[in-house]
Amino acid sequence: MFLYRFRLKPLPLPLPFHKPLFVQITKMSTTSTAQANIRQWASKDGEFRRQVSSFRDSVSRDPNAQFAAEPNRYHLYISWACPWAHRTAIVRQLKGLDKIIGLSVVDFLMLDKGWKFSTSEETPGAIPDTVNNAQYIREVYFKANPNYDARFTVPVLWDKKLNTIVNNESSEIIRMFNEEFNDLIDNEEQKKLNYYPENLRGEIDEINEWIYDTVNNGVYKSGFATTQAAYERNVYPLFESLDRIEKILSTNEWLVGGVLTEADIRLWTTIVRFDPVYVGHFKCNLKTIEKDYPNILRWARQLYQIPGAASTVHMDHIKGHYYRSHTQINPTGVVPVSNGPDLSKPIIKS
Ligand SMILES: N[C@@H](CCC(=O)N[C@@H](CS)C(=O)NCC(=O)O)C(=O)O
Repeated sequence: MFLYRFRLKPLPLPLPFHKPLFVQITKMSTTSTAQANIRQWASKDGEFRRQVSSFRDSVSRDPNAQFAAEPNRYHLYISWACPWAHRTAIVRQLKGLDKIIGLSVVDFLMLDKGWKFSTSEETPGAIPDTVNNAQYIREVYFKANPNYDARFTVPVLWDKKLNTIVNNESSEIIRMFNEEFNDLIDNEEQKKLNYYPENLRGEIDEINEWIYDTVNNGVYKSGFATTQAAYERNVYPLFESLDRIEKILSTNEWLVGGVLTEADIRLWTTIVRFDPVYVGHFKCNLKTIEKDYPNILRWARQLYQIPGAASTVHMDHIKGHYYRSHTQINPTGVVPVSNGPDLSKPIIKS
């Protein structure tokens, strides 16, 4: 099937690639590259490689900036299931930005057309798209760039004024939320919260790097591997890193500088999913958080029990997504019963 769509010729410069130079009309298949491969995770060699995010602009506290921080100008699209989107949801919540940045939450089921919007009656916890009235997240991407031909991922930060995507990279969205909206936050405590303090930036960047590669993405590289070699290449380094983190947390309350930073937040969304999903579904089963990592467990409870954090954990979406969307890994769609360790339990310091 074919349809006619405005096809934008991108600038020769890589960024920001969504700003068109001129417009031409072309005939194109409804099955674009991204669409055809939407549920194929591993490359031909059996390795999963995460794509680089495309929209990389930034909201700024400078009132004259293209994307100036303004109340109710920006809208965040997330999935409660996704660990990357979860980072943005928790920082939005802890900084009190829920009052000035709107939220849409996709259905946890991600099938051939990608992330879909549902009503809260259809799927409790889902929040439809009242900004663009999209049925699928792909429509939001095409509205920002009709020529978009990459994966339709969450999170997405949308600008209601310029009608475009500002950014779809979680690590950058959380930095914007951390700093750029501070002038609009009334609550003094929340305004002061700083998860990327200047004096700890070097240490945070360093720990983020190996945790991203071997843990946050390590679980995916293990779970989406389609060869034994690719799986083993990734699963051992994952547990080496968890052992290293356990050691750090045996003498430190938080990962860096004795305070809660973005390094903790970025790791935490993976740890919350570890026992209930990654141990079984992604075959990351050398150890579990509950039985083998008492300090990581204590730390996970510590963050969960910060007011506002627990409201961002939706285990029905998390388990429902992985076990029912990845049908090549779990063809029956049966969802295991355990939610992992109870993070609301009192903290035991070992
Ligand atoms: N680098 C991105 C990754 C986001 C990402 O991969 N999100 C996944 C959900 S966990 C997604 O939307 N995948 C849909 C797809 O790849 O088609 C970020 O950190 O924001």
